[in-house]
Amino acid sequence: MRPKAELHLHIEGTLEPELVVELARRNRIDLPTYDVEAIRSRYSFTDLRSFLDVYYEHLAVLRTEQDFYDLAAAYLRRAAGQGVRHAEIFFDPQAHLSRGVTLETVFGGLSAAIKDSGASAALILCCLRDRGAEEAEQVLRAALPFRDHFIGVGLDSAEVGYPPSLFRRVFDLAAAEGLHRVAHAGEEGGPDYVWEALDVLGVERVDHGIRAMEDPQLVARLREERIPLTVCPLSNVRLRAVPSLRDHILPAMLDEGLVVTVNSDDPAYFGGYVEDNYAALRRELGMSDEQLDRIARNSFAASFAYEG
Ligand SMILES: Nc1ncnc2[nH]cnc12
Ligand SMILES: [Zn+2]
Repeated sequence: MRPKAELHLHIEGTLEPELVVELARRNRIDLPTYDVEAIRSRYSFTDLRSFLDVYYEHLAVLRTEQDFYDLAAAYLRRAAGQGVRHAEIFFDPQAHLSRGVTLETVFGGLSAAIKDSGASAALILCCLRDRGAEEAEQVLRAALPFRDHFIGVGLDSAEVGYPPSLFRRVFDLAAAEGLHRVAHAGEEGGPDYVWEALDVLGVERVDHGIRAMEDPQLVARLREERIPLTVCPLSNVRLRAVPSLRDHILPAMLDEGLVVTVNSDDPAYFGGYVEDNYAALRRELGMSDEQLDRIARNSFAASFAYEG
């Protein structure tokens, strides 16, 4: 299996149904069902929003430092089995703070799991764009005492209607703190969102970015500046950003000379971890070893913190 880095992975999106049930029992939290197959049967999504509703609902089971530890430890074990040599891991602090879970709990559990695993991994704090810029800035300021626990700031959650430019101040603050900057853009939003992420937020990587392909000038900019795109093929199919894997624009992105990487996004929900995404590209799109090797090399080149 080819060694790779994973650069677009929401730790909350690795919460497998089995762990939902285990943590619900441990924390005495009521679930509509404790049957893992019944939980999995809900994973049929029509768009990003329909997925996020289930994703946020399941977070209710994450309460203690041990819960966050177990979540991250399980991901890091699985990732190692998928050839991941380095991971840059998103987490959504607002989704926990709003439930009364503290930053100490979240950072404590995630950071301890990374340390104990011995894996090369780092955290990226994501702001929930649909909660607005003011709350995003508050959470970043609240996280600054934990500055040693994370390497960057990202932007996720419902995209359309929440353009990157709303978050200029948050990203200026991140830059002043020496944090890396990334943002989801061009997943459901158009190329204008990708332009704003570059021009207004100063992002160093674009998460998803598939709709950038609709704008040749933007493609030229991404190519010339060698801005990596963290593409998530199985996610795009499950959230109906593309009709099927066979229709995915990823091979055309590579042909355009873009720095494309392949990632799993929310693997517990989308039917596969990162190597499963590589395997699906080979199977469904007939991508060659040479193309997949290039993508894997890109993943290390695009990482912020790989010490190979
Ligand atoms: N694919 C995705 N897009 C936006 N926000 C997310 N949060 C978790 N997964 C996401
Ligand atoms: Zn994502």
